[in-house]
Amino acid sequence: MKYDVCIIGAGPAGYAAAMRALDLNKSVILIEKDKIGGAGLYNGAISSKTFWELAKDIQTARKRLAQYSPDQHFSVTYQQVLRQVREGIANRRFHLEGQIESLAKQQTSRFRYIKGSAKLVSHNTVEVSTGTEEEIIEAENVVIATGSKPRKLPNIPIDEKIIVTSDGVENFENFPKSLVILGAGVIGCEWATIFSNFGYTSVNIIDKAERILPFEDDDVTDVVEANMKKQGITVHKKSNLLSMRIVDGEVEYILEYTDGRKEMHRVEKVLVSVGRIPNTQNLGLERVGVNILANGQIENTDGQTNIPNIYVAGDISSDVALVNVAELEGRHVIEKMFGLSDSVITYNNVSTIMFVQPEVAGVGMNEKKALQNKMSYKVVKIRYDMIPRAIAMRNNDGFFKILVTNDADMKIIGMRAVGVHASSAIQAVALLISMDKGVEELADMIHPHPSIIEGIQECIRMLLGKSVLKPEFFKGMLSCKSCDENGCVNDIIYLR
Ligand SMILES: Cc1cc2nc3c(=O)[nH]c(=O)nc-3n(C[C@H](O)[C@H](O)[C@H](O)COP(=O)(O)OP(=O)(O)OC[C@H]3O[C@@H](n4cnc5c(N)ncnc54)[C@H](O)[C@@H]3O)c2cc1C
Ligand SMILES: NC(=O)c1ccc[n+]([C@@H]2O[C@H](COP(=O)([O-])OP(=O)(O)OC[C@H]3O[C@@H](n4cnc5c(N)ncnc54)[C@H](O)[C@@H]3O)[C@@H](O)[C@H]2O)c1
Repeated sequence: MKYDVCIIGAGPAGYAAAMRALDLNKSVILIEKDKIGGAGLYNGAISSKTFWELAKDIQTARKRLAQYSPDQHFSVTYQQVLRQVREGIANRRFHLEGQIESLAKQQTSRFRYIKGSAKLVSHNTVEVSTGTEEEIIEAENVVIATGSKPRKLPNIPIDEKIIVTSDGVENFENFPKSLVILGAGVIGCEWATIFSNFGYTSVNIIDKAERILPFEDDDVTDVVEANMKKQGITVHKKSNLLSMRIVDGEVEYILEYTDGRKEMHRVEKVLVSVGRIPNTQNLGLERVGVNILANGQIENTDGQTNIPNIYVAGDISSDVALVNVAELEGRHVIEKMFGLSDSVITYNNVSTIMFVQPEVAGVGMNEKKALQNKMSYKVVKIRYDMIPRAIAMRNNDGFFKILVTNDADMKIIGMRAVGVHASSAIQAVALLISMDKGVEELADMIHPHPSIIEGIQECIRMLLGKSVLKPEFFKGMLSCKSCDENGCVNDIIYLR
């Protein structure tokens, strides 16, 4: 049988693509070499977020206990944490695998799942190896959704036991007493937060860049870094790792500082988180003539490769590596393939959350990006101290920042939320960006009180010159500014 579409990889991108193709009554074969769910579930999004939630619970419980019963203490082991992480994953795994099993039973002629490793042999044929057998699959179209893997550095002996990547964190037997994290991007900062919140590990984080989370705005990273320091995490920026080796079951490394000073350190474990690279190896891409770019990514236009019936989706296809984007791309390439969509995916309203402390949520552009693009914009900001709900929660560490076009329309171009409930707060703004709307819609809505989202409303009202509290009287807490194409900033003053 010749399938309408063969999908290689059953992570978020491949799984979503398969389901969308079935919605359209197409015949589908889905091939996965390891586990259904990919990094969306294992050693990735859901597993790390379960760790993050558990660590946050432990930290909060300890704080409350210290407040009300300072003589009581409790402890937790890494194995207990791992058990809970695996229980959480098992639930989601049950949904994803259960659905595949049911579909395979119900629609034997239209859907097939194979556990095996796939590679292209021609534009329309894929070879699947299950380890014991090889099978040739024929398909009109192919979607490559093989995801990404941790980038490794040549001088670092990663063994996934003592020196690990995010794939090996679950191999630790106990909480390490000391952990060095190489790379202060999203993965590094999230794991630094997790291990320090559990409270058993002394965490150091090293990056060659000048700032942690180097792609984010400085006011955002200032809050995150200040919290890291409060938590006892040591941050080494602009640091050069000269060498790293395993000695007697521990790790010795030499750091060179900006002033030329060199220091040798010894730690129990190391996590290397210096980015991810696309899984393009052993896919037969060169043989069938799919173009690969110098950065290792597959050349594609809106998901379609230079071979018209071969598509890509998810981490393999672009440098935006997120579950929501992978699913979006998976569905999009199917709709495009079968003529349901002639629009191109836009990434300007993709929402993200960084699970650090406090959580950081974003949608659209930040100021760094707007300045890089030489845009003129207005930017309005409110600190959590000014939001009644944050005051009630006694958790006023953070802010909202909204960027709009510097014209009468004031179209929203981006937002950053740093603090409790940040992730839920950005949704309204994400919707306005996707609808290409200005800010007025949000100004006159009636929000429940007290709620964090009232802070966003107050920002919008500041832009319209009708806020309850005026920025000119709360310097450092509220601000409303305009910024021209050259980065020149001026306060906007309404009340004179
Ligand atoms: C530690 C960590 C935390 C993360 N946290 C978040 C988060 O909080 N939020 C978020 O949005 N994103 C997060 N991400 C990113 C997210 O996990 C990825 O963007 C997403 O999983 C990409 O989906 P994908 O389907 O493209 O690839 P993957 O999830 O990598 O899936 C690809 C699948 O293809 C299979 N495969 C590979 N080669 C073959 C082959 N030859 N034959 C058959 N099968 C093959 C693989 O086994 C895998 O199952 C995180 C990632 C990591 C590593
Ligand atoms: N919450 C989320 O949405 C979430 C969570 C985790 C991962 N992710 C996705 O996974 C992707 C990969 O994450 P990541 O943290 O590995 O990559 P990243 O690109 O975010 O960060 C890599 C960091 O490593 C540093 N670095 C690179 N080479 C180095 C070297 N030789 N020495 C020291 N530092 C070095 C960089 O300066 C950078 O700060 C992210 O881009 C993101 O899309 C998302």
